[in-house]
Amino acid sequence: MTRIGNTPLTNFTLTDLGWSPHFAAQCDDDDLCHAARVTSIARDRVFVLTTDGPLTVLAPSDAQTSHFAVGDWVILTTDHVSIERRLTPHTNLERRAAGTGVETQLIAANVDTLAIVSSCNADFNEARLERYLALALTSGCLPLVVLTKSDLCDDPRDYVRRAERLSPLVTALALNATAADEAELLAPWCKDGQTIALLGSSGVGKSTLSNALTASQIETQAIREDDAKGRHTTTVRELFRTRFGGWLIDTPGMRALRLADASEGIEAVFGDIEDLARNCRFSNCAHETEPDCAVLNAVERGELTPDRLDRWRKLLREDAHNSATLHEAHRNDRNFGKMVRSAMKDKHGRRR
Ligand SMILES: Nc1nc2c(ncn2[C@@H]2O[C@H](COP(=O)(O)OP(=O)(O)OP(=O)(O)O)[C@@H](O)[C@H]2O)c(=O)[nH]1
Ligand SMILES: [Zn+2]
Repeated sequence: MTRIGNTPLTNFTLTDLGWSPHFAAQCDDDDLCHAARVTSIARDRVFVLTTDGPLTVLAPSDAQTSHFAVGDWVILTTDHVSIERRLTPHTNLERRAAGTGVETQLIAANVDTLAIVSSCNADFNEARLERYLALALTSGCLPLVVLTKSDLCDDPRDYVRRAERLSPLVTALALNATAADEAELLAPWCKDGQTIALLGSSGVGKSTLSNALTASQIETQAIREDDAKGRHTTTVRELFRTRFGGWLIDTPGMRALRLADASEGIEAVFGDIEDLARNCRFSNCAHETEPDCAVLNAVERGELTPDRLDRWRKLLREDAHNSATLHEAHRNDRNFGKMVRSAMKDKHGRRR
């Protein structure tokens, strides 16, 4: 029997697969038996899961497989040979592709929670976390910071505090990913048709977490290759069934994340500075040398660190540069305010 994780691929309902009224609203009743969720993408084929099990299908003749993302919902042709159309995702994780072009690269679609994975060691980097947080918030995903290797560190709570200080929207957890019971702290975010994606640098423990949550050792080895140093490394994105009834997307380690069109996310992550800026004397204050600048005053009073101000400026500059060439790019249909409210609610609801 084909399996994803430790779950036999039979008897999934559309709801098990993550279907929701958002997708139903884009379909006729006739479409329902042709709906499928994308689990993996190859150069010339797309792997999907239907209520009847897994299938390998082709992209439509006028599209490439790169137009689809892992986690996407699609409608198949009636013969189930190829994809007829992509349903508009409810969240869309994308980044600016490497190089100087304006293209964006799809990372994953229909992700409810973006687990930003870092470690309680030198990998922990505020600027990088803020960048990933801006991506999560711009994409409409709930951000969760997962700090692995807590067992190798004297004071993991200090890392949690530093992560949560970055934004009131952040929930952070420190854990030892190699201990199954600790990895299971992520269970609330990957049950009942929910989808979580793991994003972070190479070696932070994404695959370790993924294995613990899906028990999919065999599947994982199949998509791994040895790198030059003989380590195993994840090379493709794939959607796995978790042991808790939801879905998990493991992604290859990211070296650099270039944001695109992320001003909403940056604004949300740096809400403290945006709030201060509203009290500057000049509405177009650049917070450089202006008199009565509320931002510079906060730095002077020690309420805002100069480092955080610099990081905010740098991200804004980068986003302005990237977005100038992207202004015609398609903006996904997201309800930003609703996501921010649900992030706060989720955070307060789960805090123990
Ligand atoms: N002690 C300890 N070791 C960990 C922890 N998390 C991961 N490791 C170890 O760190 C190494 C890298 O973990 P992986 O899960 O392969 O990292 P990854 O993020 O999937 O890396 P890529 O696939 O390259 O993106 C492995 O040897 C893990 O056993 C942890 O919380 N504690
Ligand atoms: Zn100012």
